[in-house]
Amino acid sequence: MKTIDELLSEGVDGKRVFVRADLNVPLDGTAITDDGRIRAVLPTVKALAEAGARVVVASHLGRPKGAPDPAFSLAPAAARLGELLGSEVRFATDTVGESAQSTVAGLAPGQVAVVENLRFNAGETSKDDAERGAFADRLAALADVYVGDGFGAVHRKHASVYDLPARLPHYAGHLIASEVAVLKKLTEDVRRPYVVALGGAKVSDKLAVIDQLLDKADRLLIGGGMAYTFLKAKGHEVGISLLQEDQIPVVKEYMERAEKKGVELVLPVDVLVAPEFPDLRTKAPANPTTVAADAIPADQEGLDIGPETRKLYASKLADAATVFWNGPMGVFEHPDYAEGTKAVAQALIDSPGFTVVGGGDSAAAVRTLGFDETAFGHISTGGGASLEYLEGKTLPGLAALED
Ligand SMILES: Nc1ncnc2c1ncn2[C@@H]1O[C@H](COP(=O)(O)OP(=O)(O)O)[C@@H](O)[C@H]1O
Ligand SMILES: O=C(OP(=O)(O)O)[C@H](O)COP(=O)(O)O
Repeated sequence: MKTIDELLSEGVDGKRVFVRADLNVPLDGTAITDDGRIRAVLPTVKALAEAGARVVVASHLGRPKGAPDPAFSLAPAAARLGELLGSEVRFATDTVGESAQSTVAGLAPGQVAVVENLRFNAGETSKDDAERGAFADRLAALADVYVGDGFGAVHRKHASVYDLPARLPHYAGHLIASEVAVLKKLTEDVRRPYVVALGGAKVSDKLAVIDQLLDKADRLLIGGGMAYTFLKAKGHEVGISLLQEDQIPVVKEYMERAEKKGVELVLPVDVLVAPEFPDLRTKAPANPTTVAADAIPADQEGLDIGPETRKLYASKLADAATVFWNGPMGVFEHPDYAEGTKAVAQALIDSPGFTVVGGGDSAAAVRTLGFDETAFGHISTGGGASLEYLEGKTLPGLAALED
């Protein structure tokens, strides 16, 4: 994989360099609640700008449906990037159209522009190779060189991640290079016990990785929205909790396989429930009830792990030599449901082993809940990406940078 260092030594002065970043930051309206992913791409953007490149930064944000949607505009991220760089960042109000073309054409060497959300274009995420390719052609017309630095999206076979680098000279940015260096060590030299904690809301994506993790980890702790599919598979009522009904047979098979292989698959013993999802804007008191994991009322939703589970998970992490954690244990954005995530974060800090936290929201959670980032071995900007890397999968966005 050629890296940005090689590109810089070849020289970029005056070249249009397309940086595929992951600026998928959590927002409260238009306010960024954690800018970690923007900070993470700064070394690459700064190095290119200082070397005189015309830098075109592109990213997705959220999951809009292939058409413009103001709620998912990258404008706040572009503004924040400008603040962090301490220089003007221009913003194109479309991704490959008139605004993007004129913004890029107007860039002087050393200037930076951000184009609007890649996913406002159906071609970005299309499963159809030709449709993705046509969009990649339009992106390629904006640049001379491609730098892949959106580690959080390298597991997506999307136009800007997979098809575009095939059309331009391509290099890995500083973030991708450093993420891969850390995660590679975890696949080559895992000290045991190796404990993986999984939670969050992207349940269908992340259930799939358990298949491989059963061959790699010694213990799997399940929390967050993922837990309820397991509880349901055990025959328990889960009320109106997040549920991946079609995955119940798969999850049953995971539980059987874990038992046979001697992998500890640990589920919540108690959870916090409420009749409705909390208001994350007002943070009005949610008044949750603690119930046993096999006694969730039919009209209630599980929104965090309970106090007994917090203790149980801390004990399962206490002797870990390696920990990988992706996915908050509850709806940590609301103070009434943050205790599970706090307890797991603290247990990682207290564990004697090498600890990795992965994922946009997980990384945001440890920072916004007040933990010291340096207390963890590594905080990865990618959740799904790092999990799939640890599974041993070929990631489209890394493979595309290799040849
Ligand atoms: N029990 C739950 N029900 C619904 N959402 C949940 C639950 N537990 C956690 N979440 C949500 O999961 C989200 C993060 O999930 P995900 O995107 O998978 O994590 P990451 O970005 O770290 O990979 C958070 O916004 C959090 O509110
Ligand atoms: O937030 C992300 O992934 P993560 O939640 O697994 O860390 C990335 O920006 C990828 O986003 P996607 O899962 O909508 O493709």
